[in-house]
Amino acid sequence: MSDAVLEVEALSRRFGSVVANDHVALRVRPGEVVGLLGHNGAGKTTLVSQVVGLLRPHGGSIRVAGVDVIADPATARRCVALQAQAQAPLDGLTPRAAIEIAGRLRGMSQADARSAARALADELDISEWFERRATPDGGGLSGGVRRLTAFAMAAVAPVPLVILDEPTNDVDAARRRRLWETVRRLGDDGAGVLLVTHNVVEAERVVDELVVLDRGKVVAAGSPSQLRGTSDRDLRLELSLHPDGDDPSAAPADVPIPIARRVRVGRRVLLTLSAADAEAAVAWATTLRSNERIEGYALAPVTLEDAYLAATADAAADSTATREEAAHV
Ligand SMILES: Nc1ncnc2c1ncn2[C@@H]1O[C@H](COP(=O)(O)OP(=O)(O)OP(=O)(O)O)[C@@H](O)[C@H]1O
Repeated sequence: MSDAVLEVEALSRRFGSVVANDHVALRVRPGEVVGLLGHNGAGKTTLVSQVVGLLRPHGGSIRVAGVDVIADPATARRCVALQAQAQAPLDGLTPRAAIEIAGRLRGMSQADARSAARALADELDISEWFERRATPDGGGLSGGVRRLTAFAMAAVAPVPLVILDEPTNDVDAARRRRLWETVRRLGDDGAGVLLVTHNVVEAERVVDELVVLDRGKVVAAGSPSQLRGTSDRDLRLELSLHPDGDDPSAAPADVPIPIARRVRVGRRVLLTLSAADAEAAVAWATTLRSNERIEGYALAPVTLEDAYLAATADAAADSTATREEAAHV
């Protein structure tokens, strides 16, 4: 029998003619942080809603800690802590009260809930607002502090599976870093974590595995290094185009170096090349800039973002034209 805390197989869900999840498979084991990445509308929240029993699948299966979610949603839900994408309703509560109540609802003693809430407030650096009440007009607590409080509510008690849907929305850079460290700690303490995010660059630091969704389908899955899929010696040349400017790399014959992968995202063009060609690449990009064909350029090691954008661009290309023309704008 599988030891996974979450096992999703062939999961399918439609909304009218929109196929929001199309035979999705993924697995989260204890101690593992799995990132679920995808553009807006890729089907991430639809998947989460089915895992927590808020939406009934049209096909496939979901098991949480071995329990069939479709047959027994109430039992399955007790094994999951969810931080939803929408802001948690905190009106009238202080962060302390909200986090303690979440712990008590999960069976913690008053004393344990209190000390766990205190420890999380310190860990996330929100102690300053710990005793401040959220007001119904959205006042009292900022959006970021509300988001961090909701995260602490999901993280306060040990559960087999923690699901975080865009936990860093509205959170400042310093506290985002703290939040990611806490996500990693939850995994290291033994929980399985499913982390839904758009933030590929930050997620790369904490996830063990990644699943990329595009238009309801899994288009890539694996560890960050498997997904990067390029040699450590590969580099990324990023060209910043002028507004409405031509893309000088659009025709391969115009590019003086071999390009392993080319992805366009709006006014950014990401070219993957060998480190051996770095000098020639910089010379070419410098000329392009001098001739005002591009606004600027940067040369850096390949990151997971390149692989993510390539995977989603590939999926777009499959349904439109050739890969060379794939462009997310
Ligand atoms: N209740 C609904 N009724 C109709 N269509 C829906 C509903 N919920 C989701 N969809 C559609 O299903 C698709 C997947 O939406 P979903 O919210 O799961 O994407 P997402 O990856 O979570 O996006 P985001 O990153 O913007 O939150 C989209 O095309 C969306 O418009």
